[in-house]
Amino acid sequence: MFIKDLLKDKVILVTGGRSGIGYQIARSCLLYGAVVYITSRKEEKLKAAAKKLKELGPCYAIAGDIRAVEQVQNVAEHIKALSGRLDILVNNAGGQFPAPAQDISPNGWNAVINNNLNGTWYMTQIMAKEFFIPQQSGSIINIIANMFRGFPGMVHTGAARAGVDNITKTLAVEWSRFNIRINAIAPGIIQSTGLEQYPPELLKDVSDRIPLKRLGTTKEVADLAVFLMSPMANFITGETIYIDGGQRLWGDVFEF
Ligand SMILES: CCCCCCCCC/C=C/C(=O)SCCNC(=O)CCNC(=O)[C@H](O)C(C)(C)COP(=O)(O)OP(=O)(O)OC[C@H]1O[C@@H](n2cnc3c(N)ncnc32)[C@H](O)[C@@H]1OP(=O)(O)O
Ligand SMILES: NC(=O)C1=CN([C@@H]2O[C@H](COP(=O)(O)OP(=O)(O)OC[C@H]3O[C@@H](n4cnc5c(N)ncnc54)[C@H](OP(=O)(O)O)[C@@H]3O)[C@@H](O)[C@H]2O)C=CC1
Repeated sequence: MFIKDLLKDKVILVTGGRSGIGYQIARSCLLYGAVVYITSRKEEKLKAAAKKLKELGPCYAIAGDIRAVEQVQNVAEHIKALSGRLDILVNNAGGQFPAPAQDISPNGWNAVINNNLNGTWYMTQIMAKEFFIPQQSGSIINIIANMFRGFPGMVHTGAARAGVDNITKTLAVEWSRFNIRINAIAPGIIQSTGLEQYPPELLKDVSDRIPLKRLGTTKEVADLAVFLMSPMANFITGETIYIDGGQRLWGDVFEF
């Protein structure tokens, strides 16, 4: 799709890189010549993913929970020791559960805000302080979600992702002085491992309610991520790109 050496020798960290969209982004980065680090909580599964990805190029697994500051710091230390630099951070780790707003417990709310807003923030600030600001260069891509018309059925993640959307705009301005670009990708419904978390009845006939009449693929999201991190997007910052087959604009997707 793109030229072979597009990301040659770039050092890239993909959070949640052991599965689904994150795995595909890691895979694409390797195919375009990058050195890739993946991180996630479940160490065995993470190591297994890295072993498979290593067939394509240099890939390292560092286990950690993005919600724990000291574990994020540990990821940074490992990258520093092994590569000495980081060029690109993909904040992909995240997730939530469907629930009517009135039923979400304080713990449930906090779990989702911690995962998607706080975890992304810790990762972003620590990697910027450890690498991007001293290097005076860096690129950050936040994978959020389609919350263009709110997120009925998942109010907690809608709020968290809107927070990350706003962080994206703010840092694009504040950190432009450090030559850091930051953008977000807002996927609609993507055929990936993440969908296994949802009861099939919630996803029944969902394609009919998307203008392009299908779900997206992890490859389509990865291609967009590669574009945004590449020099082709050097003048793009503070932007959120929706990749949703038009779902944000039309159709009642969620029963609630
Ligand atoms: C309508 C739209 C359709 C739409 C269908 C299509 C939508 C597609 C768009 C999006 C797709 C994706 O994002 S796909 C990606 C999906 N991937 C993931 O979600 C993986 C990561 N997710 C997670 O790790 C978890 O879901 C998450 C809750 C965030 C973090 O888990 P934790 O281990 O921290 O949480 P726990 O300690 O287990 O629980 C903390 C609290 O959360 C509550 N909790 C946890 N899971 C719960 C659940 N399934 N239902 C109720 N409550 C739950 C618990 O009861 C606890 O509250 P108390 O009981 O009060 O203590
Ligand atoms: N698939 C879809 O339709 C959509 C997905 N998204 C978002 O895209 C991203 C990827 O989703 P997808 O690949 O589908 O789902 P997956 O569930 O396959 O991926 C989520 C990944 O994030 C990791 N992760 C979750 N929480 C943490 C944490 N606290 N610390 C570190 N790693 C964590 C998981 O690994 P581990 O369990 O080992 O920690 C896993 O690898 C998520 O943020 C998701 O919410 C957004 C819109 C639509």
